[in-house]
Amino acid sequence: MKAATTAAGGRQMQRSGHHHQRQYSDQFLFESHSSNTGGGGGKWMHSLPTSGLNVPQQVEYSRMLRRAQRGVSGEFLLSTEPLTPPISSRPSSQRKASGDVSPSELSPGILDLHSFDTELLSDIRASGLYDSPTPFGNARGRGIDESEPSFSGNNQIGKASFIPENDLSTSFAADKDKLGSVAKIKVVVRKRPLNKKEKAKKEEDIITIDHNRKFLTVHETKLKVDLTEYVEKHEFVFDAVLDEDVSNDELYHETVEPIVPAIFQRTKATCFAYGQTGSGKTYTMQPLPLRASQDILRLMNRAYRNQGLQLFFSFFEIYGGKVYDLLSDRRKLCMREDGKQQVCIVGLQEFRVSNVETIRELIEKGNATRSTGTTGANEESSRSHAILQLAIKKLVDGSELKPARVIGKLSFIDLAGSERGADTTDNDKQTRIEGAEINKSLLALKECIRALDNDQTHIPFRGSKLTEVLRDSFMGNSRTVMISCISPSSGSCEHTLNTLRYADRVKSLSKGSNPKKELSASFNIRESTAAPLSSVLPNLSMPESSNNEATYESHRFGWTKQIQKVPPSFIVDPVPTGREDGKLVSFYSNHSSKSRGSSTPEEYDLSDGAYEPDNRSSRKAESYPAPGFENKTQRVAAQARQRKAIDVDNNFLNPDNDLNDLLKEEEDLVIAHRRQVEETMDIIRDEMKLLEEADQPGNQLDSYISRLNTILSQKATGIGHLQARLAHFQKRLLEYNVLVSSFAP
Ligand SMILES: Nc1ncnc2c1ncn2[C@@H]1O[C@H](COP(=O)(O)OP(=O)(O)OP(=O)(O)O)[C@@H](O)[C@H]1O
Repeated sequence: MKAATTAAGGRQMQRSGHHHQRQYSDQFLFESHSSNTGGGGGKWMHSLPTSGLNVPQQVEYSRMLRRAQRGVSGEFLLSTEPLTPPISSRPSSQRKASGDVSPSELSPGILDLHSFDTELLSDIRASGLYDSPTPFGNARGRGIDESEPSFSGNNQIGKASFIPENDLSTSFAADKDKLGSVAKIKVVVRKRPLNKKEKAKKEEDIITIDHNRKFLTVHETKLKVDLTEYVEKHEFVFDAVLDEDVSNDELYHETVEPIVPAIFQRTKATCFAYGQTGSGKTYTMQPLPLRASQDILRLMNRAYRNQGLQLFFSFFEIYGGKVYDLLSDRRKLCMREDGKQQVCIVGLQEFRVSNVETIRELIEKGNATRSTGTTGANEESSRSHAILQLAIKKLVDGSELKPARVIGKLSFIDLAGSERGADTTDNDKQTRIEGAEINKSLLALKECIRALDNDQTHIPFRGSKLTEVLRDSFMGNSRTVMISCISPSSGSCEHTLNTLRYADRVKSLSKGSNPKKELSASFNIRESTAAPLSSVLPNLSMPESSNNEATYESHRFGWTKQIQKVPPSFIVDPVPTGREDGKLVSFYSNHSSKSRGSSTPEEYDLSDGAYEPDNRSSRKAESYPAPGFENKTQRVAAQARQRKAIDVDNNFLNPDNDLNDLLKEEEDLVIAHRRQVEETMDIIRDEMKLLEEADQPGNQLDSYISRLNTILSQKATGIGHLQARLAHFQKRLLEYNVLVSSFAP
């Protein structure tokens, strides 16, 4: 047995079979607040009552019961899952005093990830939910006020003090309006401090963050062909960028706190952490559910008091493509999709909770059960995707006899760390298999994001269990917060760039939901630049008539690529202040005075300093002066020429990057292609099953067949897009080969 304790959490790890199980000291949940600057520090937890489990209402799925309740038709559940355990086998705390168990306690232990359209929300109303600057009043930083009537099983359900109809609708509309101002997808980046190992290896901190917490720069050290070092700057803009000194409390205020009220408004909210192994995902995610629970309970007990709401807690992990219940001794669960493409986790235990202490205990229990292992970058690496869900439900007609309906849900997903193949050479076979599985699911997630980004009709959510679960995070009335965790060390540069590009991609999904955000999202500079941000910023305010397509064009493989409209007219040294003394050599400054007059790729002098961004800039400045266009046609034509040259420039002038990009894209395309075909087969198989089921007298086979046809034609379109991109890719590869041959002696 191997055990290790980390500095941050006092977490202990034990090897058990092929996976470890985490154990957490009580401290870990407090510890994250020890650096709290937001008032109350770590006290808020200590003020909680120390009662034990508060009658957790364990509910399990019963297919029989569900079928009886909902009728068989339309169901597409293939489960042979265990039925609800006999009452006698359950702890006494779960039984009613009388010994009777109401049917509602046997509510389907099924996580219906899409059951949001079932509840009329006109009676869910919070007075002044958004009225105060903080929806949680002055209670932040304290425990739940126990003087408030707590929510329990037989409270005032059905006797809710409803507000008069007209008042209610106005208020609901206002709340909805305010909810609309919360970004649909928020992307926050968090940088962790250098750890001991990195310091010992004398690795440098290569991330700088702008004081306004929006801009982030990665300073990548690269080698020229003559082996001289230079620094390439990669600048990014996100909704928020949190530096290493930002506490978990501040992180909570920035990320989850704004979306908590949304889950009372029929919204699915998801917060997930993404990043390379050891970048701080678990550290970041662990404190959040508890803080959120506190706020949810407070809202339930105050703003939504007497509305008959209940809070349910579940916690499961996806390990090796399989789903395990972390609150039920890692019992294996099945995920099923019903006829309405609603994803359900069959047999998942849900606990009804009414105080933070219970939730804390459940979180600890789940975390201790989670699979962990050791990777090159993290001794105690999460080898699974952990999903913790807080669901708000409401009893139907105030009756305990009917299963409660989901009003809203908040999911926390701690994704397993991404690893490059090159990082896994030290790992044992099991760890490598885990790594491959993790990477596969993260790739599937990327494919979904790519598909959403391209507005494809079919989103390949079925690519992995993870994407099936995340499906509702991206669809319909949802709010998503992605926290990208990055390591600051020079040794992790490639990983960090990958994470940031991934985050940028997710960010672009929020386009349309908020025009302001769109602007900032489009503005990310993914490639190195010799121009300071300020020299590019004014371009963003150019009027629409200046032809947006000329500014942003679709990258050759679907990425939106920013093109600078007006070439920077001056050269800056991209090496950050204070770095000149170190081993980072200012490459650009050596060449800043050079300028070439060539305007076509053929004329580029590739013999000397061919990778110099400054030369590029000055060349562009000479070739395509921004002012002086006589009319719109000329301007557009010139911009198109400029775009073409810059694109060629970007693509050609850094062959190493280009080759890597091309190879990555090729790999992605091939995998995507194969997956498309597999998915088509899956869909056809599913549909055939449906057809078999439907092939009963009286059923309408025609509608099934027409649905099948629609899906097939959507698939054909998807594959058509892929082929077009593949052709484009091949053209690029040809161009690249031409460039490579020009280097040949
Ligand atoms: N912001 C931070 N401040 C201080 N320490 C941190 C921070 N983020 C992470 N750490 C520390 O870095 C180590 C790795 O963090 P963590 O386990 O959260 O990484 P991870 O991304 O979840 O890794 P994996 O994907 O392998 O599970 C831990 O010891 C953690 O305490």
